[in-house]
Amino acid sequence: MTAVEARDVKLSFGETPALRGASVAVEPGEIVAVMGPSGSGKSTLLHCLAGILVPDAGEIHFDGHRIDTLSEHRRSVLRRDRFGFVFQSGQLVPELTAEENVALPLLLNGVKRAAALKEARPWFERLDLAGLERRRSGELSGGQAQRVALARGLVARPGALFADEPTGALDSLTGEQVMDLLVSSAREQGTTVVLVTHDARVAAYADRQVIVRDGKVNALVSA
Ligand SMILES: Nc1ncnc2c1ncn2[C@@H]1O[C@H](COP(=O)(O)OP(=O)(O)OP(=O)(O)O)[C@@H](O)[C@H]1O
Repeated sequence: MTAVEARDVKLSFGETPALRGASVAVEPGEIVAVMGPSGSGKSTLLHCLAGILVPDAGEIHFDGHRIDTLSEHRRSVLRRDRFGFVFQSGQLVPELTAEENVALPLLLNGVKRAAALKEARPWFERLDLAGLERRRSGELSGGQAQRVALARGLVARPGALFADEPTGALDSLTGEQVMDLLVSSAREQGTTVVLVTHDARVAAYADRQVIVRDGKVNALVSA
């Protein structure tokens, strides 16, 4: 059984076709990089796989279940309970401390504050962020903030982590450090990862790369 799968997915924004029959199947625990030119449909595919967008045609499956036919409410519960997300930058809640940001998915899942913070704390050691627990996002470097976002994406041990250009705002060395930590943490807990990037060095961290062109996944390259 695949962990995350799109079958012949089509989606248009008004007159603009973003996906024209995109199919991709990701195995449990696999790390797949989605590459391709600007505007080819990478983010749209990621949003469909993550149950954020609903395709006009085709199917999305997670863990053996079709998810594109679920109600908006059930998809949002699925996203909250089973998925983690990391975006390009600026996605931390600025009013919260770093440790509160990491704990957020647990708090949203109903874990009590003290227990959630206790689970959040080991991530600071693991991601080389020790000592920064009480800082707010404005007091973190780009690389630190992105590692906090990564911890937040993984803290609830999601079945799948969806990352859209997670290193896009970082210099290449910092980006590689974030990727190193993303890959090792995801492997440690067996999280399936779908990662959109246009950077070949970032994609090289994945087990497999797929290329989106003109709204189709039309090339497979072994990493
Ligand atoms: N919310 C939207 N409304 C209208 N058109 C959209 C929207 N989102 C994406 N599109 C269009 O759909 C197509 C695919 O966009 P998408 O963002 O998926 O591409 P991408 O490969 O992720 O691009 P990039 O690498 O530049 O981020 C593009 O033509 C884009 O302009």
